[in-house]
Amino acid sequence: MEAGLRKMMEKMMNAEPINTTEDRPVLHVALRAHERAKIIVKNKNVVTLVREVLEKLKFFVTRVREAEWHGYSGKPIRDIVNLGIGGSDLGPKMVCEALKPFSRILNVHFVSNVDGSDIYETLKSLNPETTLFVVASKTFTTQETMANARVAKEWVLNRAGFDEAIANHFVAVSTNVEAAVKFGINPENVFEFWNWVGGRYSLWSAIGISIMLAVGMDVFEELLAGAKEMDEHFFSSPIEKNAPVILGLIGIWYNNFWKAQSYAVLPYDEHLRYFPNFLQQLDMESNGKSVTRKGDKVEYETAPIVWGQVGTNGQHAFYQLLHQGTKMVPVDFLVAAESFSPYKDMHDILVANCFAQSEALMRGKSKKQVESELEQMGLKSKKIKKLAQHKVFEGNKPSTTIIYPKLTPRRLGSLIAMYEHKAFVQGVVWDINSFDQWGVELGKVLTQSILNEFKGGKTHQHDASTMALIRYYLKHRAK
Ligand SMILES: O=P(O)(O)OC[C@H]1O[C@H](O)[C@H](O)[C@@H](O)[C@@H]1O
Repeated sequence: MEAGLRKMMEKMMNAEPINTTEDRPVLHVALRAHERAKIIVKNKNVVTLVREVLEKLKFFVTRVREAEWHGYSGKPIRDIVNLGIGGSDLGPKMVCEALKPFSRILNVHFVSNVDGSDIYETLKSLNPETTLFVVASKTFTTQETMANARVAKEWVLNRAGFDEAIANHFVAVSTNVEAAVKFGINPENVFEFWNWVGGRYSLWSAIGISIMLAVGMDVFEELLAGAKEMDEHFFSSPIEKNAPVILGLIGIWYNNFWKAQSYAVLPYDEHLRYFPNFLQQLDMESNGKSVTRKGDKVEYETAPIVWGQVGTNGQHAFYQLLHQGTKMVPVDFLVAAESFSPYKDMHDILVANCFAQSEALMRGKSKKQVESELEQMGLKSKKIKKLAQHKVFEGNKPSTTIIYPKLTPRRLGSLIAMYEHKAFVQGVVWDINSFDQWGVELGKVLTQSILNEFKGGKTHQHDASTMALIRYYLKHRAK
């Protein structure tokens, strides 16, 4: 293809630094590659490194799940709290929810926000003696995660009364082992991954530890196997039969040729309730760029705004706009032929709703149809004239329905990998670097300087509006 997709795929697999602004290869595929596969980075086969960490994780996860790992007072662990944000939260949280039918033994919680209410409300119902914290951070410098980790550490220490208790209650996942150890975590309990794994592509690495703890290693391996199947399909299928390529091109068609500003992901699958949130980071952080790989300003649209929520809930909230609003919103529907719930009749209702929506979007309802319906209802012609136009559905609104037999761990792995590769395909066609995220940096820097001012530090030059906000806050914050 003209955009050089095959060439970029080869570059990815050859571990070339396709994340050029950070000079890093992009190798999330290595995390689920066959154990005998070879992907060489700096003279090392990274697949071997991946397997070594997986073995270490297996040992740890099994000990916790089989109650051989004890809290400081000798009690087994009951609750896991994942402290992480962005890629260190969204993927694991989405998968844990999706694999709830396979989840046993431990309760897994996620705390991400630097709003103290998040951790406060989570800890309320937990017992420090039986709670294990996973500090998940690629960089181990992320403000939100570090703030939550400090609170959690104090919470455990306050109850335990001795520093060594930390070793029983904290593990870390990071590429920055040094920082994790400095935080006080036993080096044996730091699980490594590497800077060739992007945060939003990292659920397959040790960042997936909360998934492993929730469902066990066998189920996690199934998830990896599903992703590997999709990788094989993506790298070997012809373009016209290649699911991620087709999805990517459909997206480009609506985004660039029909000028759709957003794109909705609507899973008719309660287990995928966090899938839209996960895809927001995957697509918008990967492809929300406005310069080409070479650094020139792009002259076309890149990533759309991704949004959505589960059906049928969304039907009663925003579908009005999908059907009759002025914006064209292409949709992905996701639906399982078989549910995990025992309520078969309800599943029929759910699926009927899903199919009905795509049909309604496509076919719409003409004014003529509306008028004849109103006539049959016995309405007077004056009333029909008044009402008809409001009941018209334009139709011809695009959607893609992805239907699968049942959301097994393997299928979930394939589904996620399919969307990962879709983002890659779109990034290649748009000629942008899908693997950096410089756009999140400015806010982080400004936060630091404002925070210093809150602490009485030097005042910086801000715009008038920011100055007024700072003054208001300092006057009204809790003393
Ligand atoms: O895993 P961490 O290093 O803590 O990073 C967490 C997240 O924060 C950053 O600001 C990035 O925008 C994300 O890509 C990343 O996933």
